[in-house]
Amino acid sequence: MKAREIAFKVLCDIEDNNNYSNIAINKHFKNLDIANQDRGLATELIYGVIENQYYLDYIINKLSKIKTQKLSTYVKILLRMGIYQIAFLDSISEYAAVNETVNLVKKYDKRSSGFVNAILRNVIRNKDEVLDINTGNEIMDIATKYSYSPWIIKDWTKNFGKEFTQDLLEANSEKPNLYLRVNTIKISRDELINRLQEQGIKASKVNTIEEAIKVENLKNIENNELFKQGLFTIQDISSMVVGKVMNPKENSMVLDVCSAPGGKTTHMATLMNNTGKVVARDVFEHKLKLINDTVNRLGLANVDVENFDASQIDTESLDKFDYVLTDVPCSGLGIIRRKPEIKYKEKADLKDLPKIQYTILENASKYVKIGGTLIYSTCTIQDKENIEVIEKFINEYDNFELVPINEINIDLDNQDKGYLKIYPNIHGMDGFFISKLRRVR
Ligand SMILES: C[S@@+](CC[C@H](N)C(=O)[O-])C[C@H]1O[C@@H](n2cnc3c(N)ncnc32)[C@H](O)[C@@H]1O
Repeated sequence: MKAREIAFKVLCDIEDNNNYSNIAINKHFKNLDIANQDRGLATELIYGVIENQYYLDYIINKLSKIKTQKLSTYVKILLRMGIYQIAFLDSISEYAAVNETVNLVKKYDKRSSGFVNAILRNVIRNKDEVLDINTGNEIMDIATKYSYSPWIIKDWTKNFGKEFTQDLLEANSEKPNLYLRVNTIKISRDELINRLQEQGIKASKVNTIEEAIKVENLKNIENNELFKQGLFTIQDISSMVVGKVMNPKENSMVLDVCSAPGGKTTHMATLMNNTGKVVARDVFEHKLKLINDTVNRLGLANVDVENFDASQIDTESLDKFDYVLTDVPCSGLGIIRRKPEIKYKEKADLKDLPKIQYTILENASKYVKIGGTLIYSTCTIQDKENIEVIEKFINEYDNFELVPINEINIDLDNQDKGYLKIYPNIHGMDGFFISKLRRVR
């Protein structure tokens, strides 16, 4: 199978099954024996089409009598792929873009080949006019250009202002850096950098976090010997900041109520130097394997993995833990660079989140010992899911106080107040919110 056909299959899987792109790519690419060049083009097509889906559909709807909602998945995906190549990929000739796409239509939906051919040729004939955006509405123009659900553009413009939103949209269109977290139980950062460089991988230190390494050309990670030996995990800097802010002492009791796939759990267990105990819970049984796999690969002996719903109270855990982490389910609007499909979430899908987040935080707070630390974090930049949840909690529970964050210098405006607001356009990291509280009585 060639690059375009692989991309087509992955995109159909994402469209029909609502899968995340990274999960679908891993699934389809796992046992695929293809040249690196084909792998590269397939990946480019998959991410390119997902990142520009609203815009590509806008063009299809300009040219087609049958609107995208009514088109079959096959035809819709192939049209998106064809137009994407014409509009964005200079390295591919327009002729190849049309012919290769039409060949795939002939294979998968023969009777639509004339229709797809006509639309793609129309794009080429009237390129400037067809690719131009003019919806007659400023918000819709921006939503189409950057491919977002319009409510997000409206919401950000209202909350952050036009200029900030523009910067954020540009930052979200950039390719994110790849970071590793060194397993300091097994190896030092300097030594791991040397070992990576011996493999021809570009690796450099990150100043903000002493166990972080930026890598540039690390491919096929799961088969990498150093990965298999448990010398590192993949984690973004913002996510590592959570562990640093928590800063758990050796031999303490830690509870992570929403822990899968285990990035922060294993970071905290490592910071504790394999002592004490981290109880790692998640509501989804099937996700516990992900945590266990990483714990075992890293050689951690201080993690207990449990299946538990954090929206329920666990009477056995009351007042038991020195540190509790609530890394709650959220809209994910801070990690669009990594999961572009988040741009298409509907407002209605997210409306119950603050309530769920508050319940999880409220329950988790009951497990903290007097003097213990409670961290609330999300990978979103929406105030409703972040500071507003914390403000409500502080108003309700006077036995908790926000604690100045001294472990790191990232958001000097707010860290004295006990929280960090991290944005891709300001800090060059995933968008996160991290708040630190202490139980005072
Ligand atoms: C943001 S992710 C956690 C990421 C994780 N802390 C890490 O660093 O790898 C949120 C997690 O909460 C879990 N979750 C959602 N609802 C939950 C609930 N009611 N109780 C416990 N876990 C829940 C999800 O399965 C998901 O794995």
